[in-house]
Amino acid sequence: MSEKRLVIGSDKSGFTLKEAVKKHLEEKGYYVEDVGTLDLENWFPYYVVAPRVAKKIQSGEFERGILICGTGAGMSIVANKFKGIYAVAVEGSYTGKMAKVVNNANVLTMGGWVIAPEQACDIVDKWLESSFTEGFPEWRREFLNNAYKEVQKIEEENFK
Ligand SMILES: O=C(CO)[C@H](O)[C@H](O)COP(=O)(O)O
Repeated sequence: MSEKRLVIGSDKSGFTLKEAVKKHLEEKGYYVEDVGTLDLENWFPYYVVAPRVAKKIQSGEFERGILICGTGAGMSIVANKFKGIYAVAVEGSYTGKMAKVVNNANVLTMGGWVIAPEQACDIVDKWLESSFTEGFPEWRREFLNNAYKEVQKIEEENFK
């Protein structure tokens, strides 16, 4: 990854896991901007937090973001409503890596009800350490680059 900075957010069900992931990343030297929930007394639902992260990526302020709710699903659904956001809900390290290598995901979502902190930190590490198309032969790299462009065309048609 080119920059050691990212934006993170959670609702109340993702709060504890978000805190663990944030601490892990800060210990690794990342600048992590937290757009909430910042404390459990003043929580925000997933449909409020996901747009905050999506907009910070759309604006170019951050290249990547992490969103954590109870299951990872609601955050993914809402983030993917924003043009240029490719959010994948992930529960394992292999899928975390492949979300970047295959799909060029710029947002990773996870579930605080689903994943233990140690596993979540490993998922995040694998995703951050990976790059789009890495490790594949040329024919598949070409396929994936083309697939990404095709997805962008679908966005152009459907995001008015
Ligand atoms: O998993 C979720 C959305 O996909 C939410 O975390 C779940 O609906 C619970 O919401 P809250 O934390 O606000 O009680």
